[in-house]
Amino acid sequence: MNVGPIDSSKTPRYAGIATFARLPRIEDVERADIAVVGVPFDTGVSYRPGARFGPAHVREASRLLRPYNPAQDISPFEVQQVADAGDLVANPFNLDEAVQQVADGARALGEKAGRLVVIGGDHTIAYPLLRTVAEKHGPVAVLHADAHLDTWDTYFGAPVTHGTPFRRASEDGLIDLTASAHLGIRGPLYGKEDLEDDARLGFQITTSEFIEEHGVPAAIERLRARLGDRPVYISIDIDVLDPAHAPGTGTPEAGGLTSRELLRIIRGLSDLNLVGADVVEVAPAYDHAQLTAVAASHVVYELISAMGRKDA
Ligand SMILES: N=C(N)NCCCC(=O)O
Ligand SMILES: [Zn+2]
Ligand SMILES: [Zn+2]
Repeated sequence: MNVGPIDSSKTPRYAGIATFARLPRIEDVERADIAVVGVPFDTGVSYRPGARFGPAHVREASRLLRPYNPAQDISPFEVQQVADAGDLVANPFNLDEAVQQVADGARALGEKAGRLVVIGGDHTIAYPLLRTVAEKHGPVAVLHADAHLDTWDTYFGAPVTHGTPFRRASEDGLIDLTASAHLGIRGPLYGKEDLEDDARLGFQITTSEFIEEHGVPAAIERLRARLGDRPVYISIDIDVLDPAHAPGTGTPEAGGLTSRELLRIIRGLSDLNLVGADVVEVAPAYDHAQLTAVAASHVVYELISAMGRKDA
């Protein structure tokens, strides 16, 4: 029998220390199929700081989640053991060391839990996370939901930043160049060559405008055709959502997805082989009324539900 969340009809959901969705801590269960883990780190940002406070903010907003997900007809915490593994330590004063710590921490946690769902933190952390995923599965198909390409080369000469994780991952052979995709891309770039570089680095783009033009089912179909039956890693930058849905983030861009669209797209991929995921770039200082954190907590819940469905 899997240990589920604290029953909110017996203990008020606003009581007690916040774990994700009021789930048990990993220390309190014998084994875990999925570990939810935070990476409070934002040394890689190019604009507004504060995503280091993302994990705590998302956990706090996740108190309202309930155990049955009707949209996927699943009780995600019943069919699999999900536990909160707390936060990985990442040195805020040394980016290279932080990247190493995230890789080491994720690798060690991966021995205890089959799959990780990581709450960021800025998008830099996707790079070490992909490293550990590729060690296990080989080059993975990456579904990257974001307003931004994050395949840029350097900022101020620095190669490891939140605008560059997927370029580094591609160069290191961590991703399947024939099966990776961006979702929700929009907004100004530095130049047209950004798109040429991006294609060379292995990504197909489904823009935010594509969804407006052709609808969610067409977007799901396009993504499924690209990702195929390979191991899929999903990296979701919360700024893929329109700032109206997710104001609490570091580099907001107008014209984004609604939370409804993003949740539906995740549901449409639930039978794929999802090997891990992250939800990053929640910066609470710019949030209002937990809007961004509620959206992020539902995205995490939908990802965990999708992972449970494949197993079920
Ligand atoms: N990964 C995020 N959220 N943003 C990247 C933006 C990089 C830039 O300032 O051009
Ligand atoms: Zn972004
Ligand atoms: Zn990003």
